[in-house]
Amino acid sequence: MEEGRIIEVNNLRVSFDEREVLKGVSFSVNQGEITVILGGSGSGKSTILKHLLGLFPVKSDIVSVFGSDLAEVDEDDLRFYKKLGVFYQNGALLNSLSVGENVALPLEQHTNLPAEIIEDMVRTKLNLVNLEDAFYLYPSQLSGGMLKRAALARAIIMDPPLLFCDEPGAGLDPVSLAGLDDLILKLRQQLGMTVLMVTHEVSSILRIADKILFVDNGIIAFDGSLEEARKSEMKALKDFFTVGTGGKR
Ligand SMILES: Nc1ncnc2c1ncn2[C@@H]1O[C@H](COP(=O)(O)OP(=O)(O)OP(=O)(O)O)[C@@H](O)[C@H]1O
Repeated sequence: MEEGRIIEVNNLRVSFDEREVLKGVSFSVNQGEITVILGGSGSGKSTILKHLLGLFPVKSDIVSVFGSDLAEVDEDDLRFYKKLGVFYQNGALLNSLSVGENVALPLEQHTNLPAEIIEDMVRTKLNLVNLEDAFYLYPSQLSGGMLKRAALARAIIMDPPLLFCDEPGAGLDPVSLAGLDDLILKLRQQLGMTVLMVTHEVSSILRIADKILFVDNGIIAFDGSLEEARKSEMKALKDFFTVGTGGKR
């Protein structure tokens, strides 16, 4: 594995009910970069993420994360999975727990840290996502944008060096969306996180993406920098940016 590469995917093929959804997907993700996976509905973006997270079995030599072949990683290998943060669009918090308790949950489940240390860590993360006053509030008392930020705090409570996001901004108004983008940029800058994100939000992509992977017809049809993606003449990709920006690329 080349230095600085956090993820390497080599010819990943996936079929569901004999329908081939991924027909040989290959790409890599570099340390400290924000990589966005783009593609039409049903093109297989979430399927790629799920295979990187070990939610489906993969054969040897196909997916490597932090230099480990995922086929060889035990599903209960906490030392490995602790390095992966996951932030889903429906990453709902538990309504019966306060925000502080929700964010503390992974620490309580996976560590033996004393309660005061856990509270300190939770407050630090709530601070980072600008929710320092929400510690005792319940999810039903938060706005959509605040809920997302609380879910983000929970996703990063174990300080994962790699964060997966599946449509994190879905359903947010443009101002809250921009706020979430700023936060993701801050996490990269302050914690050096590497981010792999699926999103349809062109405004977000223009603000935060370093690299674009465009999934089409079961393969990575485009792999390049944001600048290259914006200039690309590939019709499907061009349409994506043109429609998403109301005609201006
Ligand atoms: N567990 C599964 N069993 C059967 N089919 C599945 C399963 N997961 C995904 N699929 C199918 O695989 C294809 C890709 O799905 P996937 O969710 O990866 O697409 P996507 O690009 O993330 O779509 P969207 O943008 O709409 O969320 C779809 O046709 C979907 O129906």
